[in-house]
Amino acid sequence: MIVTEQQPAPSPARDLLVSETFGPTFQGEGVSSGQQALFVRLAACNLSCRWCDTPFTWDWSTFDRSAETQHVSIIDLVRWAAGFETKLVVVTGGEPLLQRDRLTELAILLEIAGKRVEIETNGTLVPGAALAASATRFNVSVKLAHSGVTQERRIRPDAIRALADMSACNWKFVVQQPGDLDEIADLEARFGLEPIWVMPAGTQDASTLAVMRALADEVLVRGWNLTPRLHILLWGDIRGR
Ligand SMILES: Nc1nc2[nH]cc(C(=O)O)c2c(=O)[nH]1
Ligand code: SF4
Ligand SMILES: [Mg+2]
Repeated sequence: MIVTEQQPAPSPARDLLVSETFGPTFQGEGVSSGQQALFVRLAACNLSCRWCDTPFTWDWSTFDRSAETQHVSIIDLVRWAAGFETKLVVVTGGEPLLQRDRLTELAILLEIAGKRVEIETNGTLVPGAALAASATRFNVSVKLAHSGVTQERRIRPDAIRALADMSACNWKFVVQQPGDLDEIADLEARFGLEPIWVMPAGTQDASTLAVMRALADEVLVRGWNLTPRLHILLWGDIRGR
């Protein structure tokens, strides 16, 4: 573990603002899909995608913040994960990097406890040196125009470049229709993104399968990868899977 002056030593008593913890389940998306995983879903997000499937992590006009969130100490999260044989811990949100320093402490302590850590992020925030130096993998889901979020908010060149510099980083785009793929190609050319995963939008098994079928051939031609949302195919749009 590298502890720099900018990054204080882990203080496990400190809290993260958590939406939910669940698992073991399967990582449903991207490069590790199908692998057994535990999930820590952190609260709060800096975007507001119109099709967000986890608005209970951030949309306090619809959801009750005090009922939907809890402060959980880093050590309690590590103890919870250590209680399972499952090796992979996925930290998602919301946007986990809004709690960057404490997230860094959590990731480092989970790795010391023998876990592998993946962070699902929207690619708008820079991870920081200590997190970049850890073994954590970043599944970065930069949002496209159909999210309804302005380009200024969803495309942050400084954050994308910082993430693209890291080897343990992959790019996972939520796609609604084949016409969205050109937008990904533009980002690929501009920032040198690699590897790219295309994932269907949707929270129903039939609709995600239909989108994947419509995308598959063009994703192959472009040299990218395709991922289902395995948990949606298995269990539908329920929380905690
Ligand atoms: N099984 C399962 N896999 C997932 N991969 C990413 C998820 C997310 O909500 O970010 C997720 C999720 O919510 N469930
Ligand atoms: S970035 Fe993710 S959590 Fe945030 S609003 Fe968009 S889909 Fe929801
Ligand atoms: Mg989800």
